[in-house]
Amino acid sequence: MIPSVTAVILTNRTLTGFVNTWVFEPPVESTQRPSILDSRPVNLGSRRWKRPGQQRHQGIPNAEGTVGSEQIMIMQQDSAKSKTVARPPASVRLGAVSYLNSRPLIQDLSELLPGSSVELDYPSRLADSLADGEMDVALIPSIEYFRRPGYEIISDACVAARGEVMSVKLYCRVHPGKVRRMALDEGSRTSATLSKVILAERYGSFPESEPLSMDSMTTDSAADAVLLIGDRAMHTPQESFVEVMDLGQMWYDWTGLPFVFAMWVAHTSADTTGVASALNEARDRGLANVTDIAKSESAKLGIAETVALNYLTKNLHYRMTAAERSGLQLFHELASRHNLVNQNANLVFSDFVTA
Ligand SMILES: C=C(O[C@@H]1C=C(C(=O)O)C=C[C@H]1O)C(=O)O
Repeated sequence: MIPSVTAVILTNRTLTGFVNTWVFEPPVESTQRPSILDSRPVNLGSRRWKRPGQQRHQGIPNAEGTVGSEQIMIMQQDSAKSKTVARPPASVRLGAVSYLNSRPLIQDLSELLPGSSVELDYPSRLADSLADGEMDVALIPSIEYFRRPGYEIISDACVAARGEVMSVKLYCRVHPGKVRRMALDEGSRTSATLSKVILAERYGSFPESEPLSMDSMTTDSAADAVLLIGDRAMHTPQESFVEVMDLGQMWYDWTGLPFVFAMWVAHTSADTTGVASALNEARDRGLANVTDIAKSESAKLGIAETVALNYLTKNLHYRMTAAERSGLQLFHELASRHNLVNQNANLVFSDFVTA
């Protein structure tokens, strides 16, 4: 049953609305507040990314039973349910990203959700496992939320950036406007889509793409541009490039909004009672313990401890506020424009407290 709608927090779906509706203070030093309104998008004409055999997405019906993409809604469980003490189901199958960036989100999770399992994997595999029903809750690439109906975001814990992200890079061997072939990290779904959106919107490029396997480096591909995400994108590459684009920075400079790379998602039909509070608690404990995480994980990854600490505390943000939601919604709009995602999808949040 679709729970009752308690608040509609955003009704303006124009780009102007997205940028103007939410105001936040970015932690990144910036002399000029950029805005998508200032940008000069390339005239796309009739050119758009095409997804072969695209199915029209039915979207998630709102409380009135209609489908649309105009609103972000906060959904609430029915009052009888919300009065009961949130006790997690006996066993929940969780999946989280195996990169450094998700460590603060999974602190003490097995203690917080006794009897549950937490599997670590690449983001794209987590998306497939959740879709196939092999997991109940997973930290999936944000774009995957919009590719399937019947999902809800169950926690405001997420992986987001408000400027430079450091671990999502498009290595260009030619000027971005001349990229004809692009190799995409097979672990990625969101950044793969973001690369296409940015190349199309900002540079008028619509390259063909090829997969880059998860154990490959840039030197393993001869493509004009190579996308790497996660831990391996944090290392200095072996070769020099015409341009190395940090996609978090690029997005922020362009839109003035944060970018959400991953979030905790479950099937609306799944029993996730109590899981959201455990996920939020895990995130809070992880952030309180971030110095220790940076120390132990940096040694494993072969990066400096200060780099890891800065990455976890300055580059990344772990809470989905209204600004992150606006960034997410705008990303959905732009990806839809290029047929990279289902067009009619609402953002549905379960009843977690919103920042
Ligand atoms: C910031 C990152 O975010 C990741 C990027 C993802 C993607 O591109 O699909 C998915 C999950 C996130 O963990 C990263 O891995 O470097």
